[in-house]
Amino acid sequence: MKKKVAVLPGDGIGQEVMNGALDVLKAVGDWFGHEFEVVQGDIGGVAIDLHGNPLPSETLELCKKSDAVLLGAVGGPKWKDVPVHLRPEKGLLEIRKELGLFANLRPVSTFESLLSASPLKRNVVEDVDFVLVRELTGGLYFGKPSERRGKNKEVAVDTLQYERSEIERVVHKAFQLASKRRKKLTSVDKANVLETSRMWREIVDEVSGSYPDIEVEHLLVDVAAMKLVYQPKQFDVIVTENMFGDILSDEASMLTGSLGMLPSASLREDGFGLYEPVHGSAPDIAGQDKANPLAMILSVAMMLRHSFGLKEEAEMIELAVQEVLNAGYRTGDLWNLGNGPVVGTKAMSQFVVERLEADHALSSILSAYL
Ligand SMILES: NC(=O)c1ccc[n+]([C@@H]2O[C@H](COP(=O)([O-])OP(=O)(O)OC[C@H]3O[C@@H](n4cnc5c(N)ncnc54)[C@H](O)[C@@H]3O)[C@@H](O)[C@H]2O)c1
Ligand SMILES: CC(C)[C@H](C(=O)O)[C@@H](O)C(=O)O
Ligand SMILES: [Mg+2]
Repeated sequence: MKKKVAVLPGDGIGQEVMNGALDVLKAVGDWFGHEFEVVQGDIGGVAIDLHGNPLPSETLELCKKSDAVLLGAVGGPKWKDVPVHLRPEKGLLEIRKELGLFANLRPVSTFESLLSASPLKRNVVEDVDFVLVRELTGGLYFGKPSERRGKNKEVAVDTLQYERSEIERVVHKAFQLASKRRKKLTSVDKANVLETSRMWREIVDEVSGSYPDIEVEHLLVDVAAMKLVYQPKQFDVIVTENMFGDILSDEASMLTGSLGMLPSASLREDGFGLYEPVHGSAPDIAGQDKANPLAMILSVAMMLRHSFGLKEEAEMIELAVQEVLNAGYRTGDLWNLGNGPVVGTKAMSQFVVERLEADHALSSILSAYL
């Protein structure tokens, strides 16, 4: 298979975690005979510095001409005083919108060997396995007007708006996903207060008519936040609007032990996708070889599965990550209760590549004898 991948490392730890992910992609490509052409582009703060724009047109064109996009992270204190419409984060919002990536899948599965890294009790976090589907191109992030008003600009306005079609398409996506899983959908809203949430809830009920075998549950976002840490095992697929999904996914990351463990896929109908970790540019540890690269590496696995249909290759990466964790290796974010050595970003990525190599060699030997 031959594919072109646009690679946008971005800011802070973005470049560091991307390096490891690209090593993993290359290793998988070499062993399975795929040619992944990697073309780098600028986004976020680095693009502001180089082009005066957080999403230069060259970057967007590169993504449009590619088969998938890998993105590290954007933002950092260096750009804190840049006007809001030119901030690094604006480049991220724009690329999602321009590419039409309305469905953001954030899988949350706990790893047996990391259960003690979670601040929650073992019996709460073991066997947790759900996908949070976050609406990604609408809602408060994109509502107009969004502005400061008044003579002294002491009134600020952000608008929360959703169109029926925007809700329908992401809700369908979530039902389809639930159909392939444990057949339970939890829709999260704030229908006791917000008009957009009332419409969201109505649409979920309507769409559920097309998926009679899926159990549907509605939760208000405040109680959903509580249940995520109290009984996370009850969830299979969660669907929610943009802002709620942003907040709940960072909360959910701690079930796994770290924000550095959660990958994500931002998809549109035709299978095109942008893959990025849930975490940000982590300015507090940037440039120190301390970042956990596993969320970025697991995002590569999501790309292989969702955009390229390479299920076996994706599973090999996920298995290698699990084996490295089973062997006791931990980056600093996961070390709180670990008993193995603390390793840096580069070493952790290299361990995954080595595990992949060993697993590949073993499966080649086995297939020669079977
Ligand atoms: N997708 C993105 O590009 C994205 C996502 C979230 C935040 N951001 C941006 O990142 C910047 C920093 O935001 P923040 O500090 O609030 O959130 P953050 O996610 O960057 O970091 C939060 C905390 O988690 C830790 N952390 C995050 N990822 C880690 C990893 N891979 N390994 C180890 N530790 C990790 C950080 O060290 C920090 O203590 C902001 O400009 C924000 O807007 C970007
Ligand atoms: C950086 C920010 C705009 C972004 C978001 O809120 O979507 C991030 O927090 C995320 O979760 O991808
Ligand atoms: Mg976020």
